[in-house]
This record gives sequence, structure tokens and C-alpha cells, in this order.
Amino acid sequence: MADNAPLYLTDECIRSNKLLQLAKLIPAIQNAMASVSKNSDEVIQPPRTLMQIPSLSGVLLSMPAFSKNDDALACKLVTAYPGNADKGLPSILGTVLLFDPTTGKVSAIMDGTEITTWRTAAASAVATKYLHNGTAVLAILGSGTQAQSHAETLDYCFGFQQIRIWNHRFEKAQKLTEELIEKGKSAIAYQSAEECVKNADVIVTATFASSPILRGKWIKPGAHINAVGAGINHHSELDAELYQTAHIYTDTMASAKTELKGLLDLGITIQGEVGDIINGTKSAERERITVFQSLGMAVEDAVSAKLIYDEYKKIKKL
Ligand SMILES: NC(=O)C1=CN([C@@H]2O[C@H](COP(=O)(O)OP(=O)(O)OC[C@H]3O[C@@H](n4cnc5c(N)ncnc54)[C@H](OP(=O)(O)O)[C@@H]3O)[C@@H](O)[C@H]2O)C=CC1
Ligand SMILES: O=C([O-])C1=[NH+]CCC1
Repeated sequence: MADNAPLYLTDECIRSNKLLQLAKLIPAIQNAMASVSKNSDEVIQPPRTLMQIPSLSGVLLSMPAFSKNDDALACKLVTAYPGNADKGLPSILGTVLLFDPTTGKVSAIMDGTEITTWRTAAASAVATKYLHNGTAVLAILGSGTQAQSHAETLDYCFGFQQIRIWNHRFEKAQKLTEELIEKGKSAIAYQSAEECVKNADVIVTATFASSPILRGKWIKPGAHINAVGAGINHHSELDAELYQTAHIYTDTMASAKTELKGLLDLGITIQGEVGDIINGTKSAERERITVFQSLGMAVEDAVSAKLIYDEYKKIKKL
């Protein structure tokens, strides 16, 4: 490899060298979420392009961002193909280009699946920190990549007494539950989504469901929900009653205007961005049901890629 060639970092390299650690990732994501909600030039993040490919049931997103504080300029190209599991591939596949912000030269090309997996869970952890009203029971609907990263990240942050897992195919819920138990967590698999979320303090929905899997009437007052999945759209997993009763926050209102148009058209109010709460410009009512409607932000990918790059250079003494 020529000295000035970009680094190429695969998901396996990121995993095996532990280049993305929650202890550094979560504060970086919190800062990025806060910066997005300041009226400043700290973050430049145009609304992403989201290209549906209906004939192949796939989506391609293009996500550029710059974070001045992190000196991170990057662009992620990411696809979502729900049918990939049958082909032995992750549903979410991505590539991140990290640039030298002063010259625009590419400094690294990275697989984007690890980044997407962990930065999404980190954003939910930050939202949970600012919106939750109890951390005894975590209920997760879904048992795929995001379900697993959310179980580990939220438990790392809050130390739940119990982690409950439901999936539309029970055997997959059992499999994730066994993996969590092997890692020393107190996990239980549920056959019924309603039973799984009963009296839960924090709930995660992380599926490709295109119709509601979580109903408002099942949830206790004050519960906090991280709604992560994007089936037909980003608000398919929760029923209208839940959206109507909850206080809803998102990561970026700029994207919400288009990506959550279906909710806004129903007259549902989005209170603001999680960054507004971090910055103290809005205050959360934790005794209400709260929803973090996660869309995913390019700046989260940019700061994650910069963390990975810096860590790699440190351990390889580059
Ligand atoms: N907000 C954000 O920033 C991000 C959001 N996402 C979204 O999160 C969701 C999960 O992604 P990921 O974990 O990587 O995907 P996986 O394919 O790893 O997991 C998908 C999960 O959804 C379940 N599922 C699939 N179809 C349905 C259905 N019709 N009804 C109920 N459950 C279903 C699967 O169950 P089974 O395997 O048994 O079929 C599995 O548990 C996706 O919608 C994805 O687009 C992903 C990354 C970032
Ligand atoms: O932000 C992201 O990377 C994604 N959101 C939905 C699928 C991938």
C-alpha cells in the first residue's frame, strides 16, 4: 500500500481491534446530538437522500456530514435490504468515506455495518438517559443486529435487572436471549409482544415490521420507547394511539420533516430533538410516555469513523 493511500478498515478489523468502544462512542454521539440542535456551524448535515428500490425491496441512503468539534468529514452510503438474512448477509450494509477536512482527500474507507450497529444504539442510550423514568426492565421487540446492540449498549449504560426479548419468530428471540445469558445478562424470551412490554421501563423496537408491533394500551405510564426500525417508513412499528399520547423526540427535525411526514400529516406533534434536551433549551416530562423516534444521522457516522481512525492510528503507531 502506498504511504498516501487511504486506509481500508473492514468491519472485522473494527471488531477485532476494538476500534469502536462504548466508553468513547456514547459521549461522542451525545456531543454530536447536542451540536445538531444548536443554531451554529458546529455540524453541517444536509437531509440525506433516501432512494427506494421497490422492485428489489431495498433502500440506498447517501449521508454526508461534517463535525467541526470532532474534525470529522465523512459520507456514508448505506443500504437496507430486509431479505439479506436469507443470503447470509446483514440487512444493513454500508461504507463510510472519511476525509481529511482540510484538503478533502480521503483518509480512510471503512465498512459501515459496525458503525451503524453501534452508533444507533449509542444514540438510543443518549435519548434514554434524557427521557427515561426507570431502568429496572428493558423490553426489546426484534432479535436482529440492532436488538443485540441495543441490549448490550443500554445494559452497559443502565444495568437493567431484566432484559426481555420478543421476536415475530420466537426461536430467534430465544437465540438472542441465550446469547445475552451467556454474556451474564438476566434475559428472558417472550412469545407475546404485549406480555414482553408489560410494566417495562424502557422499550426498543428494532424490526422491519411495516405495521404496528407495539400498542399504546400495553405500555405503563412513564415508559420510554426507542423506536429504531424502518419498515415501510420510520414510524411503522408503533400504533397511532401511542404516537398520539406520547411526547415524541427525534434526532434531527430537518430529516423528520420528510421522513416522518406520515406522522406530521396525522397532526402528531414532535416535541423537538433530543439535542434540545441535552442543551437545556427544552425540558423532558419523564412521567409521560416518551418516544425517541430514531432516524439515524450522518454526523453520528462521521464522529464514529473519526474515533475508529484515530484509535487505529494510535494502536498501529501510525
Ligand atoms: N434509526 C436508525 O438509525 C437505524 C435504523 N435501522 C433499522 O432498524 C431495523 C432493524 O435493523 P437490523 O437489526 O440491522 O436488521 P436485522 O435484519 O438484523 O433484524 C431485523 C429484525 O426484524 C424482524 N422482522 C423482520 N420482518 C419483520 C416483520 N414483518 N414483523 C416483525 N418483525 C420483523 C427480524 O426477525 P426475523 O429475523 O425472525 O425475521 C429481526 O428480528 C430496520 O428497520 C433498520 O432499517 C437500522 C440501522 C440504523
Ligand atoms: O441511519 C442509518 O444508517 C439508517 N437508517 C435506516 C437504515 C439505515
